[in-house]
Amino acid sequence: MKELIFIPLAGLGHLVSAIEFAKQILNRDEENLSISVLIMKLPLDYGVQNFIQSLNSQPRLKFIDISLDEKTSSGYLNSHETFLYDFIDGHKPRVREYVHNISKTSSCSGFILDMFCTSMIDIANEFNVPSYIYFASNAAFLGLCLHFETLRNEKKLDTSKYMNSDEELWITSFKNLCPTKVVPEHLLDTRLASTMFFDGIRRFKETRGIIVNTFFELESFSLQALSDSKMVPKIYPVGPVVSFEKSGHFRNNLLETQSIIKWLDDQEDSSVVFLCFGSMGSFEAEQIREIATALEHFGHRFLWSLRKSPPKGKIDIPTSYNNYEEVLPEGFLERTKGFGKIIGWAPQVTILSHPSIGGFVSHCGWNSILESVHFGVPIATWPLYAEQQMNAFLLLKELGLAEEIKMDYVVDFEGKHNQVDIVSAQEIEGCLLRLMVKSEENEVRKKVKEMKEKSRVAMEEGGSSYNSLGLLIKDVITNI
Ligand SMILES: O=c1ccn([C@@H]2O[C@H](COP(=O)(O)OP(=O)(O)O[C@H]3O[C@H](CO)[C@@H](O)[C@H](O)[C@H]3O)[C@@H](O)[C@H]2O)c(=O)[nH]1
Repeated sequence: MKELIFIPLAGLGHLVSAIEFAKQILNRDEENLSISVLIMKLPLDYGVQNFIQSLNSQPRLKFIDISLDEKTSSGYLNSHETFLYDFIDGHKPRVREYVHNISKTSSCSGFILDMFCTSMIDIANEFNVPSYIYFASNAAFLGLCLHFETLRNEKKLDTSKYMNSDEELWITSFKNLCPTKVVPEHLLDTRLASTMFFDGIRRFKETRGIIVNTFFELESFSLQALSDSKMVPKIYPVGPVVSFEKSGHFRNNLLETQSIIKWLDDQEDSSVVFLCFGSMGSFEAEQIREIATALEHFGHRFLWSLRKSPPKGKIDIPTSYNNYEEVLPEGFLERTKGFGKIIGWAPQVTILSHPSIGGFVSHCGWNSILESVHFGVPIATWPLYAEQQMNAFLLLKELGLAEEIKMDYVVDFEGKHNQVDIVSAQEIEGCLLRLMVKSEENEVRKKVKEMKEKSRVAMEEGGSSYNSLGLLIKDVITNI
């Protein structure tokens, strides 16, 4: 038995998906491989500490905590803008030590690295084992990263000229021209963190393969463009890799979850709109009031995961409200109690899989999108940070799988902008009306249903992602 080493980033959207993928490999290969997942706990909670604590090693799937002590980790966070890369690099001695130790009894068959962890390729090289990237986002975004890597590193273009511009770019992983407005800011600015990000992307080309959490039927255009480009190693679309083991339970206590399910059980099929903005999403009071006004006026059933923003300018995770009334319009809870429910952290997969859910207002994190498509729930886009604006563009303009609340909304984590967009109650309600139309005339709903079926077929024996995973395992094994 050979050991495959996973090095994920311990942010929720990355870690849960990587671990699920590790399980999928082991389900398919019962003879040759075991997996060790090396965990580097981030100093911020990011909603994952409970999840990490709930992980139990099994004979073929081990979780190895290689975290630095809290003081050292927090030191990285407080230091400067490149903290993430320094933090990851700071774990290199521990990875080296681990691989060295296992080499005494077994051998290592390769590294599967998060997109941010490419500096670990150095360690893989020291032990003469191959590296693969596990890309937790989509193929279109992969294409965008590679495009900008070429612009910046080869063509020496100053991409900061695209910041706040109305230009549209031709990028091969998109059918339409891509507005620079949906390109994440950290891909455009020329700060050190951005340079380091692209140094990491450049190293993708040194790997044996890039595993992408998508499926051919969803992103055939982008996947085809990537494989035509010959710029990258082999691409393995293996998705949707999503934990369907009701992943939300790790943050919710059972009673809360039961009460949510009970409430959903009492609603009609496809009648509830669910609002949830990922592990880091939250809004300021003014925006919350607009959402509340829209929901009240809309008058349909809603389930809203509402969490409190960290203090302005501070990068931290949203927390729970002790009392929702401190932020909602006066009397809102009373007036909407017959048709609405407000919760904190949501058991999202449980909720999306419930037949009463008819629409999902989402921040467009890629896992949320895959979960929603998998359960056939149409999305209303409200991207906040990371690559979510681009994901919204992909859903709205490239795939026709969503309705638009916003596409290029920018959240201001660092307090840099003087003014942050406020989306009005009218705009929100207008989109909800389109989203919740149930009839067959709703093109988006129809398309999402079709994609739901394709997403299932892709993972079944003989399906596109099933086959792709088979090829990957063969590559890993034959390379041993
Ligand atoms: O109240 C909540 C909020 C989130 N989740 C789960 O947490 C995960 C969130 O993942 P995702 O939707 O991808 O959002 P982020 O946590 O924001 O993910 C980060 O990682 C993703 C994958 O790279 C990117 O697409 C995102 O932009 C980036 O922010 C999903 O599985 C959700 O089901 C819950 O269960 N309950």
